[in-house]
Amino acid sequence: MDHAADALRTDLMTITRFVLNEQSKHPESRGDFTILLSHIVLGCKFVCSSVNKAGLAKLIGLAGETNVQGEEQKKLDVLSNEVFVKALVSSGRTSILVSEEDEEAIFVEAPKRGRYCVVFDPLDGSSNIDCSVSIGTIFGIYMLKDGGEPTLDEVLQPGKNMLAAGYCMYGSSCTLVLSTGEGVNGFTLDPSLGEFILTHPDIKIPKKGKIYSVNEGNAKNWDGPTTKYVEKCKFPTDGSSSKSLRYIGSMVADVHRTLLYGGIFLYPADKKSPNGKLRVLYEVFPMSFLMEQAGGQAFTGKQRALDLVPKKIHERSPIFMGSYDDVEDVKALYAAEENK
Ligand SMILES: O=P(O)(O)OC[C@H]1O[C@](O)(COP(=O)(O)O)[C@@H](O)[C@@H]1O
Ligand SMILES: [Mg+2]
Ligand SMILES: [Mg+2]
Repeated sequence: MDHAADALRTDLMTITRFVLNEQSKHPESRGDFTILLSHIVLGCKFVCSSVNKAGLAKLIGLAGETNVQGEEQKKLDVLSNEVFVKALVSSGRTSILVSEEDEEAIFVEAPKRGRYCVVFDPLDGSSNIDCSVSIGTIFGIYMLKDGGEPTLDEVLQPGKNMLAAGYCMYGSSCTLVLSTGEGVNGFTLDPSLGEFILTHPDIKIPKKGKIYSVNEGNAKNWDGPTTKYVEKCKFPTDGSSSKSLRYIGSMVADVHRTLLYGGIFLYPADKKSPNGKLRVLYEVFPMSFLMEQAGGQAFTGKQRALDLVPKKIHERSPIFMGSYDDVEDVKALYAAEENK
C-alpha cells in the first residue's frame, strides 16, 4: 500500500471545518450557528476532561470532596451543568436554556442574548459515573421566532421543529454525534490534538437489528404491547432468530450502540411511571431526531415522538426508538391493542 497516496485520498475533516462547510451552503447565514456549536463543542471537551479524572476524585478530592485549599469541590453532574450554562451564555447566541439540572428555564439577559434556544441534559447516565461506565451529554437546538421577548413557548415545541440535535459520549473514546437536519455524522476527539475528527460520516441505522435494550427489571409493571414485544424478541414465532439483550443504563451509550449496530432501545411506560422515565425535551427529542435522520423511527406508544408538544419543560414520555422495522413491530402491537 502506498501510504502517501492513501493519506491524500483520506480527507481529514475537523468538526469546525465540517460546520463551516455546512454554513457555506446557506449564504444568508451570519455564522451564529457555527459560533453556538463551537461553544457546545468546548463544553463537551471540558466535561470529557473532567469525566476522565473522575476516578481519581476520591484520591485527590476532585468531586464532592474538599480539596487541599479547603474548597468544596463539585459533583460531576453539577459541574457539567455549570460548564454548559457558562459555555452557552458566553457564546452570545442563546436566549433560553433548559437543563435537566435546573428546575426553571434560564432566560439569557441582553446584551448576551442570541437567536437560539438550547435544551440539554449536561450529564446523562449519572448512575454510571462512579463505576466509569460511559456517560454523555445530550442537546437539542431551536431557533427563536423573530421579534418580541422570548417566552417559554419557544421551547415548548414539537421535536420536529428542532434545528439540530446531538450528543457527546464520554466512553472508551469521546464521540460527538450531530445532526443539523441533513443526516447524522459522528466525530471522535483526538485528545492529543484537542480536535473532534469526522470518523463516522453519514450514519445510517440498519433497517432491522439483532439487539433489544431495556431495563427488564421493570417487566412486571409493563403494559400488554411492551410485554408482548419483549417476549417476541426472546421467543420469535416467525422463524427469525432471538434478539440479544444489551442494557448499559446510560441513554447516550444505549442509543449510540443502537444507531451503529441497529435494533431497538425502549424506556416504556409502566404502572409505577405511566409517562416512562425519560424527559421529552432534552432526552427523547434529540435522540428521536437523530434516529429519524439516520433512517430509523421513534414512537411513544401512541404517536411519532417528534410530533409531541410538551406542556412543561421537564415532561416525560415513554419511548421506543431504533431500526425502522423493529419500531414498526412495536407500532403494530400498539395498534392491535387499540383495535381490540
Ligand atoms: O436505571 P434505569 O431506570 O434503567 O434508567 C436508565 C435511564 O436513566 C437515565 O440515566 C436518566 O438520565 P440522567 O442520568 O440524566 O438522569 C438514562 O440515561 C438511562 O437511559
Ligand atoms: Mg439523562
Ligand atoms: Mg442527567
